[in-house]
Amino acid sequence: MKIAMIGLGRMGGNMARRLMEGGHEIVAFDRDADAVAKIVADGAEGAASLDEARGKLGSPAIWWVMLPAGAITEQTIGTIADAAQPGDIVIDGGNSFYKDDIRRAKALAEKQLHYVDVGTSGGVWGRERGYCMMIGGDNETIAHLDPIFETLAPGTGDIVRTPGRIADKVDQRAEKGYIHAGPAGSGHFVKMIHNGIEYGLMQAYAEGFDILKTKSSEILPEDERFDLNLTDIAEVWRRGSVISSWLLDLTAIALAKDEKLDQFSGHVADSGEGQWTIDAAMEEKVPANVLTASLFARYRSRVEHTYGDKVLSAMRFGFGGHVEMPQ
Ligand SMILES: O=C(CO)[C@H](O)[C@H](O)COP(=O)(O)O
Repeated sequence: MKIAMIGLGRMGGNMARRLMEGGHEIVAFDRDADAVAKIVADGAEGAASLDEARGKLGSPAIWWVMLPAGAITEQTIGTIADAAQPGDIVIDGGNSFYKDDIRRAKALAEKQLHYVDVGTSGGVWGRERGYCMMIGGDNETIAHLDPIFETLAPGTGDIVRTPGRIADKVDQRAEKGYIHAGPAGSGHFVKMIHNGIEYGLMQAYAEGFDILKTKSSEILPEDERFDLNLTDIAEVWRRGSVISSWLLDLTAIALAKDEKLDQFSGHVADSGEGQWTIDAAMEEKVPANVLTASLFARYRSRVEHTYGDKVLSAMRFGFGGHVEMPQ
């Protein structure tokens, strides 16, 4: 299929390249002309404007917007809506707030445009490993886009079928790494909760490693102090333990490089999903003790830094290439 990739940053650039490797054609647009030139060298067609991009696409055109959530995404989708033709499909693959999707889907439907929201997980590793996708939109449009999702997704790989799932009775797409969650907004809603959980898991590892590290502290009686090797502890937990996970793998990588994590200030940023998850919990009156505490721990990290904050930053750098603001 032919797809316009709008936004060629850490996510969009890699996704476009994975799509090309999977046999799709890419029309690439970014405000950064160098980013466009680089992907053109890799086989994409470049476009200097969204109007020019439309001229290089078939019908219906497929527009995949891969930009930071907020004003830039909003403005770009508005410009695409002006350049698009009836029947075109606009996909927001970033981390947008799901209520914005619901609003945009209605506004675009008035122009006979289809809107699809794709919560995309996989970070900077996705080009190689594939992207887990949580998709919202109408059935017909999602079915039309299936070859794109199939190429971006990790595929079944060597993960064995979950006991209890019966092959011909379940939606096979989930086992390939993508789901059609429901109508517009539902994809980003599921991704938002994924990120809320991510905060909680990360905080649990961060606090655990901080307690391990501080076991050598002089505030403890001398015969109760242990000088523990955190790098080896992370490593051993990766192998057969109950708490093995990709976030632990990323922690182990960071510790193996520098156990002191001097690269990180301990200031931990957030992109909004954690807060939105708590907002949803409040609206639904669902207790979310751990997720709330982990969000507040990030806020606290901006006024005083612990070693645990550095562990969080190390994981964010590992999965998303996020570089923290220096203090
Ligand atoms: O979606 C992601 C990972 O799943 C992104 O890397 C996101 O930026 C992580 O959230 P935050 O920036 O708030 O830590």
